[in-house]
Amino acid sequence: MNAIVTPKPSAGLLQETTSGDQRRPTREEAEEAVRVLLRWAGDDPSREGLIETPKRVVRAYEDLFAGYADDPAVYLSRKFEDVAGYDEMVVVRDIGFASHCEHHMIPFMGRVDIGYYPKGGVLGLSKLARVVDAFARRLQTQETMTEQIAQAIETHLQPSGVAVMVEAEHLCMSMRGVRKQGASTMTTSFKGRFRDATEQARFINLVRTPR
Ligand SMILES: Nc1nc2c(ncn2[C@@H]2O[C@H](COP(=O)(O)OP(=O)(O)OP(=O)(O)O)[C@@H](O)[C@H]2O)c(=O)[nH]1
Ligand SMILES: [Zn+2]
Repeated sequence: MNAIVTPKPSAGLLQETTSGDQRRPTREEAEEAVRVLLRWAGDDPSREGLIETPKRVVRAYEDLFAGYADDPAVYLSRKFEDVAGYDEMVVVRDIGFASHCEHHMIPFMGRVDIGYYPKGGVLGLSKLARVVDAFARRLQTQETMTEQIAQAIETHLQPSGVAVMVEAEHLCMSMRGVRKQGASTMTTSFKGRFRDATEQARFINLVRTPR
């Protein structure tokens, strides 16, 4: 039976591997695959409007799936310790993201709220958003992405607690299939101090506070 191997964040699916089947395709092969899909969709890849499309799609994939080559540990490795001993909850909310569901390769997008209790220093605020992007720019399920963000922060920053809440709309549910527009999916991951229900309530209260 074939094992399903989930790549480590730092490993990067895009590196060449020793297995012939898993070698990274060339750019030309990737462009040819797009031409096949264009024909599958019922169009003619040689018509003027589509002639450059395979090149554009392949370039777009380099951008949309850049997360495979991104290592979240890098963003979480630097703490600022000169913060007068601040060890209360830090929350960054409404971090916008766009990802692609691994089932249909169709976008899902929404917002991530992250809270953590610092221990021995705080993180540069932008780094939380960079961690979100590193995981979002891969093929994902919302549950996996939520858990990966929380685990990366827990492992590399080692705070006393971390909370991650994701709310997203999946276009594979609204544009096709069951076609339910506006349905949103919520997922959460609570670690350390946030396993406590009172702490979860404090986090959710802060996240929900009107601006
Ligand atoms: N749990 C989870 N499911 C997801 C996510 N993104 C898409 N899905 C679901 O993945 C499922 C795939 O189901 P399948 O029955 O294998 O595929 P399908 O026939 O295309 O399913 P439909 O979408 O119902 O038409 C669907 O129910 C999707 O809604 C996600 O992030 N998390
Ligand atoms: Zn999907």
